[in-house]
Amino acid sequence: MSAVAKRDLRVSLREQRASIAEALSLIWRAASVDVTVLLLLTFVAAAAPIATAWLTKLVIDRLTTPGGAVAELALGLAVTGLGAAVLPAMLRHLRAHIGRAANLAATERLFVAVGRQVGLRAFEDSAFHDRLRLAQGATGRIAELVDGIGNGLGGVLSLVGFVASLLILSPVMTTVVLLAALPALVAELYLARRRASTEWNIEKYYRREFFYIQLLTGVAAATEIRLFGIGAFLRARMIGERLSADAAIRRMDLRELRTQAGLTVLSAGVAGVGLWWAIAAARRGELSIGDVSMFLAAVGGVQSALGTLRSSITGWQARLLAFAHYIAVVTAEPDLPHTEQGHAPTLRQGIELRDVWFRYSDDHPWVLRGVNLTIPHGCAVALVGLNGAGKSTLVKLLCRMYDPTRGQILWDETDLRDIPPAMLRERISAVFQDHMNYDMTARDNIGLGDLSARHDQGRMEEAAARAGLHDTLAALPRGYDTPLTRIFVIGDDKDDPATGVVLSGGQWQRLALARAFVRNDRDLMILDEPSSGLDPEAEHEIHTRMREYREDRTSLLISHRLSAVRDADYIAVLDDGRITEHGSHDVLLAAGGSYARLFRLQAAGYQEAL
Ligand SMILES: Nc1ncnc2c1ncn2[C@@H]1O[C@H](COP(=O)(O)OP(=O)(O)OP(=O)(O)O)[C@@H](O)[C@H]1O
Repeated sequence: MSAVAKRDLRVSLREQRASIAEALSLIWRAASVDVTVLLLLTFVAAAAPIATAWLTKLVIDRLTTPGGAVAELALGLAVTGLGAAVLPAMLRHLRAHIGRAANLAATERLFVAVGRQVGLRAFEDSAFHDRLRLAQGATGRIAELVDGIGNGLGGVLSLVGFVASLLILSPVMTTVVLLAALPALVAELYLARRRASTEWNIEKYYRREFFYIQLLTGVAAATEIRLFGIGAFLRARMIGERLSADAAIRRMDLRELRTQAGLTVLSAGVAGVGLWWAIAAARRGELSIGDVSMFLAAVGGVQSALGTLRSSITGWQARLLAFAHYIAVVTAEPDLPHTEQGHAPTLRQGIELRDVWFRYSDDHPWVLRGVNLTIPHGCAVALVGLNGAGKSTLVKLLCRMYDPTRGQILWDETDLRDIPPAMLRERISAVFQDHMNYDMTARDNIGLGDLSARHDQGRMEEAAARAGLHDTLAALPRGYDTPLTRIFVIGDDKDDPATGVVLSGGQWQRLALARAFVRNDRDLMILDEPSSGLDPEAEHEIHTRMREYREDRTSLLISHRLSAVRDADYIAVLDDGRITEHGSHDVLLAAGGSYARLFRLQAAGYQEAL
């Protein structure tokens, strides 16, 4: 199992240290100048209250001494007061800015890492999705990490200043105040871990809630939800997921509330004892009134600095535990071992599946069981078989979305595993059974097949014409630049949302074909049910065009319409993961096997209708 799929929340000390180092270096790389300014201002901001406390003590002492001059002290107080008033806002602004810069850098890195998962396995793994959402959450909360650093540093500086001041007045009280903070620190660290663990455990509820939200708000399921009247049912499930998450959070909040209430009582007790001691000492003449004021300011300052420090450390710990998910994603091994060296040679002989066995995981049944199949260079091979026979799975293996569990696939003489996946895919064009309909312009929908063609109107039109869609696209309000969506408007059309149009199912299918055709110089064309949504006339027209297109090219065609595959050079029948029949259409018909039976069944259906 890849590191990214690890379901274990335990984060070792080493991982925590790695989290800290990674977070700090990320923040530094994103905004080094701002971080330097932030550190300087934090130092000044932390010194301001200590200076205020000392200046106040001196003012009081001089006021109680006949003839004491206080003018310059008052000026000093005005300056520190001004600093204390202005600096927090400046610090907030700087931290927010640094947080945004670091967030952007982290988000980019995260998505680069997601792209490094070259196959599909990670995307079918629920632990990967949980971790990914937590990682996204962690990048969104980098600003809080920056806040934590700023606050924590400020806390340390004012703690040092106030502890030094308090030590001058009473070493015993200093020890008591510091010791009283210890249980609070331990308790909060424990709570931070519990919170991180709760967040991990409830992630599954949020992910399911998000799924129901998308169902309830998206256009894809809207028709069925209304017709079947299942809106309330799905809504109840969505609310159920949220309630489960809320219940876990509430238990956590209550635990924190109890602990924090106890800690507040402890702090108040220590402050009360300190006050009692200071007043008694002043009565005995051991402390001046200025000393008492300084003492009170120092006790308050130490407690508040410790509180800030505690919450910064625990906040940091919680954020770092979440950040560990980010690190797990960005450092995860790719789901398929692969090389970045080498290239995919131009196909000369063909592609051969040699005793290929495949199952989606050890817990799943075998989908392919010893498949031997050759797609010779320049030939059109068709693959047919019943639902669930394994045809689309075989296509995914050819594109190296997965590796065979056993056996090998050879591109000429080279094992697919020895070819960099991106280079292999550069040589393939495909229409997938579950092709995408992108909520973008028509130009984008075709151009995503080959980005270099996006601004080459000639290539766009040629691909669309081959898919029988050029006239439709040319007649759209903005031609090829018309957004094929009414969900949102892309590009410059923000003020003119009326230009978005919605295509029909068959038109989308033609668009997917055009996207495949625009990659016209590839070595292998895969067509997995490319015409299932087309009307009979369109299907006939498209198949004629595809036949022309396939001429002398290497192609693999999958279709349940056997009339569409009859003139392939070679037809293979896949049944329960095995090739059970193969040969030309005439050979297979003459053999009288399952291909012949299915072909005659389909033909009879049409005959009966006549
Ligand atoms: N991602 C997956 N994880 C687990 N099992 C899968 C996955 N995709 C497909 N399967 C299973 O693999 C088997 C073959 O599916 P596949 O989609 O390859 O069949 P097919 O021949 O293309 O079927 P159809 O004609 O219905 O498109 C099915 O039993 C299916 O449930």
